[in-house]
Amino acid sequence: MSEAGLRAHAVSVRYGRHLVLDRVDLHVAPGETVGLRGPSGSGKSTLARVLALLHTPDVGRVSVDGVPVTGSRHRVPVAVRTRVAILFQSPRAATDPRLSLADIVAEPLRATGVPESSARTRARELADLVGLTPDLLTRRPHAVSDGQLQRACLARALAHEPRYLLCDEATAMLDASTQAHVAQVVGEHQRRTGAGVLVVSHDDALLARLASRVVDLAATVPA
Ligand SMILES: Nc1ncnc2c1ncn2[C@@H]1O[C@H](COP(=O)(O)OP(=O)(O)OP(=O)(O)O)[C@@H](O)[C@H]1O
Repeated sequence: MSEAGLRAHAVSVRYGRHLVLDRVDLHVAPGETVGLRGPSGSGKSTLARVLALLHTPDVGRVSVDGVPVTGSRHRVPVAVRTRVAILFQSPRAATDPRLSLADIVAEPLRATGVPESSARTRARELADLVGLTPDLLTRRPHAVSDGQLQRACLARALAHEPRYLLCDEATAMLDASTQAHVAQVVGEHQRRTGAGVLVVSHDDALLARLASRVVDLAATVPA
């Protein structure tokens, strides 16, 4: 296989007896923005986590630029897993409250063995890219706003220049100006690197504005 793109192949996920995804296919090509919508509970976040290589599907698989993935998280080779990043709805649930914003941004760099001085320099560059001022970088999550913390999560997501960026309701909790800024930074990353983007949202107007096509996930009935 040599086909470019992030792809779910006939993915099924079950939580206990509840079949949440039933042989779902999804493809995000480099450079394109795909929307993902569906009723609450239809499995959008589950599919995003599967595509982000955070959750191993029960059936089916994910491939990244033609490379089939086995397992999830740290079982996936660094060169494959750093191609995909995800931005969640709640930055508080997605960050360690004990870390400073600088350390949150540098986390994926340190986790992949980037030397400390380079990680710090790169973290400052990423913070600047998302509009976080140096004084905010020494603070911990409790001392910043949701919007500022989401900017740190975006900087963290961009740390490895992902080929695919998954945004799971990533701006739903933000005020309009932070929402616009996050969308702008994601758009610039996409134009600069040719990354593919998946936008999970309930907001049809947002999807119409950002996505070149929208995939509907059907409601699943607990089985
Ligand atoms: N870790 C888990 N354990 C058990 N059930 C789960 C788990 N995660 C999600 N579910 C269930 O799986 C179903 C799909 O959840 P998911 O969050 O993927 O849907 P969603 O489409 O993103 O929903 P929403 O639009 O409300 O965010 C829901 O019924 C949810 O309760």
